[in-house]
Amino acid sequence: MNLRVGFIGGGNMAEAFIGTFINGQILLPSQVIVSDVSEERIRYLSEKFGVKVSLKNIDVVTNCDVLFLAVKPQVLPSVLREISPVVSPAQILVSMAAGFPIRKIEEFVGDDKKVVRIMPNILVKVGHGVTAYCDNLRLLDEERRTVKELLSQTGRVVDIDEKLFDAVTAVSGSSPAFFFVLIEAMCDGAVRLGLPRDKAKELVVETLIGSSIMAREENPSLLKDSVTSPAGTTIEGIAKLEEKGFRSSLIEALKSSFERSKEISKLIEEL
Ligand SMILES: NC(=O)C1=CN([C@@H]2O[C@H](COP(=O)(O)OP(=O)(O)OC[C@H]3O[C@@H](n4cnc5c(N)ncnc54)[C@H](O)[C@@H]3O)[C@@H](O)[C@H]2O)C=CC1
Ligand SMILES: O=C(O)[C@@H]1CCC=N1
Repeated sequence: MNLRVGFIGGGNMAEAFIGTFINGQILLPSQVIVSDVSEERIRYLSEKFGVKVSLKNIDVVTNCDVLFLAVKPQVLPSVLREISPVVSPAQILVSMAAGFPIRKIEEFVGDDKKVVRIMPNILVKVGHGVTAYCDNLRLLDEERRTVKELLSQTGRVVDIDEKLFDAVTAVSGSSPAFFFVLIEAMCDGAVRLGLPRDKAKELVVETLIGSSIMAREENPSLLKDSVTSPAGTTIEGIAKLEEKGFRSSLIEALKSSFERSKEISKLIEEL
């Protein structure tokens, strides 16, 4: 793609996006510039991907068409304050900060600027991410298409009303961590039953991948029924999951992540 792409913040998410863009040959290293306050991070990203790096956020802003804001929400206000004098109305700002509304970004940089809000997840690192998308309607159709095309190189892009972003943050932003905990716990369970850890991991992960592929097309309740033989082994496991509150734990976990996202939004609103 014929774009210059910048990242302010070179942490986990920036690395996930940059890796997919460079390794997938969507962008050349010379098309990407990253800034971070950590010298160690920018040295690492420069060595790993050959991208341009700087300790100065302004260098990124003045050298890109699409600017990803990839710092923590608590850091974003000071970054926006710093860059607002040099942000141009021609540039597209893409914020991935949890709980940080578009309107608040506009307060810092001006409502004439093109602002996109996304909620991706760490799975963009392997090209299987899912990214919720909304923008402030300042983008031309062609620009919107370009940003979505870029994002879709990292997985799916789903249009979501900004009102639902706190929910999305829980459902797909945070949830990879829940699945990683699930995998870890199932591996422990398998080791307890005598399986070597490497075999346990292979069996658990492949089962989860296959289950996800089936659930993409079919109703998960019916799929569960299809595994559950009368008086068989599966129903015993499911009964134990119910006894231990597995289902309600997951429902409550999503609610807690959602509430925290709302709490962050409230703190940001009060700035
Ligand atoms: N980690 C995840 O799975 C997801 C994170 N997000 C959002 O993405 C954003 C980034 O998250 P992570 O990459 O996980 O965080 P991170 O902590 O790994 O990366 C943030 C980077 O920003 C740098 N930084 C701090 N202050 C700075 C400043 N003033 N100027 C430039 N760089 C500065 C830090 O040194 C760090 O390398 C957050 O807003 C988070 O809400 C969204 C979806 C998923
Ligand atoms: O934990 C967090 O705040 C970020 C947002 C979604 C995933 N990680």
